[in-house]
Amino acid sequence: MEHIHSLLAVSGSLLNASATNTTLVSDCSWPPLTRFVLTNITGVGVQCWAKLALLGAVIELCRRTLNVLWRWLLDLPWITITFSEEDVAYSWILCWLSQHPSWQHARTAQITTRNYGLQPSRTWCQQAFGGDGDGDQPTSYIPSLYKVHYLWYRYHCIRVSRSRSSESSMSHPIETLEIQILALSRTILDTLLSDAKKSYKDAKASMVSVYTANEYYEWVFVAAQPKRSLSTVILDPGVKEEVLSDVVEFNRSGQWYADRGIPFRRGYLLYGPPGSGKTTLIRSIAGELGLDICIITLSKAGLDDDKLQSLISRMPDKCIALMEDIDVAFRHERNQRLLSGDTNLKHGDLSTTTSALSAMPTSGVSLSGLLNVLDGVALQDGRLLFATTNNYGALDPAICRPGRMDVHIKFHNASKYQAGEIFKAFFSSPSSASAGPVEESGNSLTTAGAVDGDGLYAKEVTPLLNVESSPPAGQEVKNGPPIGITVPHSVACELARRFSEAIPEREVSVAALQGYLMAYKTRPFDAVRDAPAWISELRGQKGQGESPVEASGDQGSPSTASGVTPEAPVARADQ
Ligand SMILES: Nc1ncnc2c1ncn2[C@@H]1O[C@H](COP(=O)(O)OP(=O)(O)OP(=O)(O)O)[C@@H](O)[C@H]1O
Repeated sequence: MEHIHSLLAVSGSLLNASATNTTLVSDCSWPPLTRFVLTNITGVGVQCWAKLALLGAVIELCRRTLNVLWRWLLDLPWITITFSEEDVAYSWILCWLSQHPSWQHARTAQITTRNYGLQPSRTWCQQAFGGDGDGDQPTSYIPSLYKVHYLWYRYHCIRVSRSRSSESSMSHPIETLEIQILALSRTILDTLLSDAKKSYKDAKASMVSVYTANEYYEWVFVAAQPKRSLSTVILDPGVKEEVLSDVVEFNRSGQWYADRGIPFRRGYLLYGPPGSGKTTLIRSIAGELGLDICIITLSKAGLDDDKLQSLISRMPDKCIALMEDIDVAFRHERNQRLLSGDTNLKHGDLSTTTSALSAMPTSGVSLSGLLNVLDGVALQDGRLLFATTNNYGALDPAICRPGRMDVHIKFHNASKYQAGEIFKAFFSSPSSASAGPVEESGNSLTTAGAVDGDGLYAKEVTPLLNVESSPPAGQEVKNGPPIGITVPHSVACELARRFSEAIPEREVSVAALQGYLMAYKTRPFDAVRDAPAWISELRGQKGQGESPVEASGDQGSPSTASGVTPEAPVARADQ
């Protein structure tokens, strides 16, 4: 309308000018050349131009109005809704779309290996192609970019279009998905949304989503990992149960914290040698509580205090914040303070020389920046924060104090108990806890090796072998030999006892035991027989009497300031 007004104003002034034309031109005070120009530009020609311009403007106005009206009429029966990639609802709808059967007939679609939290078997293409099952990347179909797709949903036509904003130096391109439903009532939209949410939740029921920060310091989904049952985490009796009950209790204490004005957040510090199960425990607690995991890498290039604060404050809901190897980011800072004779640092040794300091990677995050984060300044209420370290002694006491790291959990190399339990986890068949029928299995339980070896097991364990061995429950033997075998519970217990006798207390990590047993997946007897030789080999590698695995790293005694007892595997810093 503004255009039309200005056009009318211009043409009006031109017409006025032409009305006064005679007066202007006949004014003899003008020089001859000026009078000539005035005569030509204010003559009848201008009037015609003005009329033409007016007509053109009116026609353009009508055309545009009709166009808008037509589009409005076309869009009238469509309910339109837009999803942005930055929102979790985007994953719901893409997950739902990837399961829609219409893709079986689609002639244009995009294939993605990103599963949007789906279990691979849930996508129709996997069903159609017989699933992968061989470790291939799961794939699913989603709408192609910049194409319009039509599909049917509960007797309604749905129009789907996916687009991506252009990339700028400040932000990365963001995808949006527009869904239009041909319907008069909005009810169908609500149904669609709840269906999409439900299918996403169902698909995710057995998965833990993992998020990390991208180069723009935004949280991005990187993987959906299958939940790991807490029963598969082998720790000394009572440890994992105690941690889980602490987390559960915290989750329902919101009001208690609010009443006392205490920041509603809780920090857990898991420390101990590599491969002792720290990350594994966090992952299974996340699965147990239906939480996702946001991994914060403090040594990430470009990360500084502000970006860390902003990342922490924008963590997705229902997420555990996980800071792995929390000591690494500050090793440089700490060593410099030690070299400069800072007496506040009481525990831990200087881990490098002055010359090596300059070569160490530095973090843009300062200790005070991290302490602010741990204090919960930017943390949303109810946030669980887990940190892990192999080098407890290297941590600044300020990090470990109650209110920042409330619970300290010490991990060790494997005990004899853990060695026995991991053996059972590999080979025990829960279904055959009671003895099964007397029958020699196809792969002979690899008893040939055991019996033919040195005859040790032939005498002592053979009576236990009057039972059938089988692949682990639920594991189908498709092609070739089984991936692993299980033996009846009673046999497994006896072998586990012998295995644990061969494993020295606290010398080998659980991860190392797992690696050893992996090589004997189908040979439990050989695993027991060869264990002493394996241990001496490891000892030989590191020198007689020395730990065969990496030094535990927690040589520094735990901070007395935090009140942590070194012997207690789980210690609350706030007690
Ligand atoms: N206590 C345990 N129970 C069951 N599995 C374990 C245990 N400890 C280690 N593992 C196995 O060892 C592997 C490594 O474990 P994990 O990553 O949890 O160790 P970590 O203590 O976090 O090591 P790091 O300090 O190097 O990160 C995993 O595959 C896990 O299955």
